[in-house]
Amino acid sequence: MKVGLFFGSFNPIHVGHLILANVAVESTDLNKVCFVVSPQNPFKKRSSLLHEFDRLDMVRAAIHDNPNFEVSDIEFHLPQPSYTIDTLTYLQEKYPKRRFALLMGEDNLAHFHKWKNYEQILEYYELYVYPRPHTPEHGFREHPKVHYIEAPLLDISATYIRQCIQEGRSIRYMVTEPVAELIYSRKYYH
Ligand SMILES: Nc1ncnc2c1ncn2[C@@H]1O[C@H](COP(=O)(O)OP(=O)(O)OP(=O)(O)O)[C@@H](O)[C@H]1O
Ligand SMILES: O=C(O)c1ccc[n+]([C@@H]2O[C@H](COP(=O)([O-])O)[C@@H](O)[C@H]2O)c1
Repeated sequence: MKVGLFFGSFNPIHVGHLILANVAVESTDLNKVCFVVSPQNPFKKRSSLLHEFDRLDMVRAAIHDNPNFEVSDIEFHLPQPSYTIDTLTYLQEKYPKRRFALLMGEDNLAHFHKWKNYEQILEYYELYVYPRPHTPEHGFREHPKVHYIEAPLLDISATYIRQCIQEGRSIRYMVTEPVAELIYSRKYYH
């Protein structure tokens, strides 16, 4: 069993995340994708993030009907901000027989050299990377541990969705219906 760990803020989870995870399961040797909700990305301002419990609820709602997807709140119980190497180390010690890999959009790869102990991540884990529009140049494209997923570019982001909500524009089809229901009933991002 090889599990793709898909770390993210998911503020909110959108169809870009879901398509990426689905293509990854269907076109690579990953058997499952685990969405790991990060309370606090070390590079993001806390004030722009919805509470992690609410982001977790939206991820649960988005993935409930896909048996290949699961969600983890493990980083809620680890020190913050959420450094990926620390979570990986914790998970590998807890599940020594499981094989883990990382799943990410290419924009994250462009800043990967600034992540805590990124060389150690590359030494022990493979990275499955989904191409993303507007990604700056970076030096990881040819790295032997980096595998590109061939799939259509999806020009959608959580930032854009939050903007639409604030401006009263529709987010239909950008998030799944259960996620939209949570956003409107709980007045997230309004
Ligand atoms: N449209 C997309 N194409 C490829 N990868 C994506 C896309 N949207 C998100 N990702 C990837 O999903 C992971 C989680 O991203 P994140 O939750 O920050 O979403 P985001 O849309 O980039 O959010 P924000 O706009 O708030 O920064 C990251 O690895 C990111 O690269
Ligand atoms: O470990 C690090 O140094 C590090 C630096 C930047 C981002 N990350 C993680 O990368 C993930 C992607 O974040 P985001 O906000 O783009 O969804 C999230 O889980 C962050 O905690 C991790």
